[in-house]
Amino acid sequence: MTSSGQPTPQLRVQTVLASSTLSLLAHLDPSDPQLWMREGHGIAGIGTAVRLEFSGASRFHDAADAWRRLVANAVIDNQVNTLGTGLIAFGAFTFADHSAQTSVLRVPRTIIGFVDGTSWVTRIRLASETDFDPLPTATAYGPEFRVNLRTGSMTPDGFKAAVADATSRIDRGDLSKVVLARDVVAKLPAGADLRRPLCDLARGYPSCWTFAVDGFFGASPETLIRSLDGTANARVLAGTMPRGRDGQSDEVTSIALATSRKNLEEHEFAVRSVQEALTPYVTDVVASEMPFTLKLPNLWHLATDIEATLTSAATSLDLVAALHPTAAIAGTPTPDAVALIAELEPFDRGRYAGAVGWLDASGDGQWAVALRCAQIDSNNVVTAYAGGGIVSGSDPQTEYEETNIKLQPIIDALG
Ligand SMILES: C=C(O[C@@H]1C=C(C(=O)O)C=C[C@H]1O)C(=O)O
Repeated sequence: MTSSGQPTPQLRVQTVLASSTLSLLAHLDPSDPQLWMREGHGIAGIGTAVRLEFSGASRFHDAADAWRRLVANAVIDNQVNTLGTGLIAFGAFTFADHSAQTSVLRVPRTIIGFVDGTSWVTRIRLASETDFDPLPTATAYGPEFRVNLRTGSMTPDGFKAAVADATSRIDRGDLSKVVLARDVVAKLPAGADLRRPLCDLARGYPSCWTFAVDGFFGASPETLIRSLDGTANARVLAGTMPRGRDGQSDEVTSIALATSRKNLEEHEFAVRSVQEALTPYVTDVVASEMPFTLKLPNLWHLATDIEATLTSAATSLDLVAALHPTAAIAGTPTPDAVALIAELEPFDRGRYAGAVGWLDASGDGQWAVALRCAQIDSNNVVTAYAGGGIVSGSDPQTEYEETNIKLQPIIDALG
C-alpha cells in the first residue's frame, strides 16, 4: 500500500537512446516543471505517472518503503543503463517533521535525459494503459515576467532580533549553533512560464543543482548525498562571505573566510554531523582535513567534500533519512536547534532546507540540501527562503546581509 492507503501501482518503464540531443528545459511543462540539472547535464520530467505524498517524522522512511514496493511491482526495460535511466522518482521533502506542507515522490510519464554526451528518453505508464505517451514537443517560452519579492512573515528587524536572541542562548550554553532563516513572498502572474526562472538559475549558477519538483524550485550548491554503484559522496557547506568588489578584495575575502574562527567552527559542526550520520552505512570515509573555499557568483562558502564506500544496501533515500537535518541547516545539538528554529521562526519552512533530488530503481540517486529556493502554492504565491548559521559571536546585521546575498539567485530569477 502507498502512504495514501492505495494499492501500489504497477508500472511499465522503457528507456531508449534518443536519436538526437533533446533540450531538457524546452520540453518541460511550463506550469509544472520537473528538473534536476547541473552544468547542462541532468534529467527533465514531464507529466505524472505516480505522485505519492508523505508527512510526519517517518516521511523519509515511508517514502523509501513505498519506493521499494513501487520498484518491485515495475517491469523495466532499460536499454541505456547509465546514471539517471530507467525508473526514476523526483522527490522533495520538508525540513520539519511537523510541517503542514507535504513531502512528495513523483514519477513522471516521460523523462528526457542528457549526461556525458548520452541522450535518452524514458517512458512510464501504468500496466493498465496500452500505450506510452508520445514524446512531448519542445515549446517556445512564454512571456518574460517580473515580480518583486517583499518581506514575508519574518521582517528584517524580526530576523535580527531572533539572531540576537539565539546568540544569547548560545552564550548561556543552551546549544552551540542554530541556523535561522527568513522568508520573502510575491504573487506570480497567472500562466507564468516557470521554465524562465529555471533557465536563469541554470545559466547564472551552472555549478549548482538547478531543480524543480512539485512547484518547488531553486539552485542549490550543497550536495546532501549522491550514491552510485556502492560509493557515496556529499559536499558540506557552512561558513559564508560575500564576493569582493574586485579581484584583490575578492581574494582577501576568501582568505578571511578560510581563516575565520567563527566560520571554521560553524563549518566543523556541519562536517561532523554528516560524518556521524553516515558512519553506520559506510566505510573508508575520505574528507579533506581543511575546508576549501567554494566560489559562487554571489558568495564564498567554506566547503568540505566527503567520499565513502557504502557497506549496506541502503538506498539514497535511506541515507537522506539518516543525514537530515544536518548541522548546516539546523544546528548543534540537532534536537535543541530544531526546537529553537520552531520557536524563533514565525513560518513553516516547508521544503526549504529539506532534501530535494531523485532516485532510481536500484536506490542510487542524487540529493541536494534544498537551498536558494522558492515554493509556489496553489494561489500562485511564491515564497523564497534564506538563512545562515548562528554561533557565538554572530552579528545580527551581518547575518541579515548574508540572507540577502543568499536570496539573490531567486530574486534575479524572478525579478
Ligand atoms: C541556510 C542556508 O545555507 C546554509 C548555511 C550556510 C552558512 O551559514 O554559512 C552556508 C551554506 C548552507 O549550508 C541558506 O542558503 O538558506
